[in-house]
Amino acid sequence: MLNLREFEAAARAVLDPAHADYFAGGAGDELTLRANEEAFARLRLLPRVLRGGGKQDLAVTLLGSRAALPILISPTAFHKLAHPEGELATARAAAAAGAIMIASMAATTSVGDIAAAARTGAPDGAPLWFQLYIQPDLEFTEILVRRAEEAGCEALVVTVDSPARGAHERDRRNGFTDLPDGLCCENLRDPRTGRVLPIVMSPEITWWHVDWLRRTTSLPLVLKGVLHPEDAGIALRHGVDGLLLSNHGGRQLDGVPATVELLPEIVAAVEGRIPVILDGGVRRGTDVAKALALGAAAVGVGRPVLWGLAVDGERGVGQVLELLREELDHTLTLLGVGGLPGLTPGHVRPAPAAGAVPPGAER
Ligand SMILES: Cc1cc2nc3c(=O)[nH]c(=O)nc-3n(C[C@H](O)[C@H](O)[C@H](O)COP(=O)(O)O)c2cc1C
Ligand SMILES: CCCCCCC(=O)C(=O)O
Repeated sequence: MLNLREFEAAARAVLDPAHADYFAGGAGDELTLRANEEAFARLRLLPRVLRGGGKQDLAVTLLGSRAALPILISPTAFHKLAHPEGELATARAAAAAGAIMIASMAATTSVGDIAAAARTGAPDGAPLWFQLYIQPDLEFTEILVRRAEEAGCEALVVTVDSPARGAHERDRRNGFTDLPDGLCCENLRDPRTGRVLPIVMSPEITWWHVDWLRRTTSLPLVLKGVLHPEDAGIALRHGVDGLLLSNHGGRQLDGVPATVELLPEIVAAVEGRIPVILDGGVRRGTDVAKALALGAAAVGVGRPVLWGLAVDGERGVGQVLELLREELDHTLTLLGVGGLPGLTPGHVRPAPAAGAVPPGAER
């Protein structure tokens, strides 16, 4: 495979069509889903020349977690729909690549088992973060937090864009409402009863719950799904340690802007006090470079990891990460940048609007 697009096509060819649609789909008319990729395509890169440089160091430290590359695995549900080894294969590949994996609360493998697999991928330890939907049952939410802590997760990623589930018409059309027999969200097993609970996406969750979580754990808290710059400011006042700027890959409110369009405003709102990670539509090393140039500390990828997993399990995920790493390295060299800190907003320009005539070329 030469690029992530080829993985996307190959994944669709091997997946059950309803599962391929679950992975691919967005909410409503999928405007935001498409916008994420289109917005990257509308940005141009502007290289500098004759700057020297050498081998690129792509390592980053995010909230104390050391990673070999500024590309995280964003949390996605149900990896066992893509491959029988599911999240275990993803975790081994992430660890081998030195990438931070954010395990989904809706994983088909428990966070403890995912952490153990990550250790086999990198015996010195591989950074694992845990994604959480705050449940109205706070006692159960605390059980989830303790499980993540005991597994050795180094940060909690709290998804706040889901006061209700997005409307996924592809799933309704396909009648995809439940996991196949034998699969479940292992993290949702309730030790009080032994039952697996459903995930509740509740409109009653507020900033009070973020404060409660802040008091409940000493792990760094990253809010995922803040889109409004004023909410970024509020997050700072509530002691949040980082933001994952995300529109859930276009799967929640359709019609919201592409994440890379919002990035400059969100970066300005946090004034360098906390890192901003971006996900949504990252498909090329050039996309990673654009986001980093505009102030992101790192990016996340969701669907591409599922494509790699579907195509070839652990090896496929490893290849997806390696393609992005190689492309980013090559992009930095061609940009005349000697390392990640050398990327600046000056390396990015908006593409001219369709049909626009360059200044001075009017007749
Ligand atoms: C199939 C699928 C499942 C997802 N599951 C979760 C989840 O469990 N929790 C969460 O916070 N985000 C979830 N997301 C959103 C991703 O974390 C991420 O924001 C999005 O996929 C990024 O866009 P990309 O797929 O274009 O890279 C999911 C996305 C997809 C495609
Ligand atoms: C009822 C289970 C919901 C899992 C959430 C997965 C998710 O966020 C997605 O976008 O799909």
